[in-house]
Amino acid sequence: MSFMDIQNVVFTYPGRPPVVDGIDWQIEAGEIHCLVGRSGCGKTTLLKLAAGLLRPQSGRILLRDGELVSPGPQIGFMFQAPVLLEWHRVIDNVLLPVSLQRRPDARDRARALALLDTLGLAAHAQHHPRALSGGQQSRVALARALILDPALLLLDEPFAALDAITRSDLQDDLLAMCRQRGTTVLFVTHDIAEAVYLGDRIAVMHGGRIVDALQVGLPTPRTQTLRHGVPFNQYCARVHAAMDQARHAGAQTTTVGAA
Ligand SMILES: Nc1ncnc2c1ncn2[C@@H]1O[C@H](COP(=O)(O)OP(=O)(O)OP(=O)(O)O)[C@@H](O)[C@H]1O
Repeated sequence: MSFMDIQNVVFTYPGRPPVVDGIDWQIEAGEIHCLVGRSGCGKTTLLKLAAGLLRPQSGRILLRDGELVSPGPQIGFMFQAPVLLEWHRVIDNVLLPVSLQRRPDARDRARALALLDTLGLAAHAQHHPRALSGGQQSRVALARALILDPALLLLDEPFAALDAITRSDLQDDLLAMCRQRGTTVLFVTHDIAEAVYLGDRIAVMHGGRIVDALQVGLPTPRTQTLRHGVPFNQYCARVHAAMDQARHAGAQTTTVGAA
């Protein structure tokens, strides 16, 4: 059984046509899947469905135990803006998911510090978020998403607001931490190169449907030099072409093809 099994899911906001229009998708444990598509095609809505924050009108989303997905400590989130609590120190922001359940103890604090250390932020643990750069704040948000060691991490364009160099550093941090922990990831992005760099598999979404899918056969662990190679650019061109084709075809295709 797959880690996550999305079965023929349809979701409609009131008074609108379906925003997610019959999606089937499976994610195996420990894989990183990227969802790419133009603005408004339904990516965030699908991510919220995968988190159990929205319920589909039809179809269902199962986790590996066969249970319907629901929000809980097994799922971590990270959004486009880091959304840190300004009045809390960095370490307390990282510990927030623990604090929502119980009072953090010494082990929790040690864990939070270890995460901050891995992300190069140990020296900032006692600072407030306003003293940190945008990239550092995003790292705090990543540490917070990982503090409960979630089996599934859902990320909605978490690095979109960062400059290119900081973004590529954070992509490497994310890959290293998720590979080490075996975290399964669903990552939403507009950025095709980001999807190719991070993804084991990419789903191209258009008009509420998955119109193409490809397996990314680049070597792991990924290194930034891959970006200059021919295979990397071929994958990017393939995703570009799928997005263009969907736009021109008006998303008539519902078939999911594998590379
Ligand atoms: N709460 C809501 N109520 C009504 N319509 C909504 C709501 N949230 C999103 N929509 C609509 O659903 C469609 C898909 O939105 P969604 O946020 O899932 O797209 P997206 O692909 O993530 O877009 P972006 O890349 O711009 O974030 C859009 O047309 C949007 O206007």
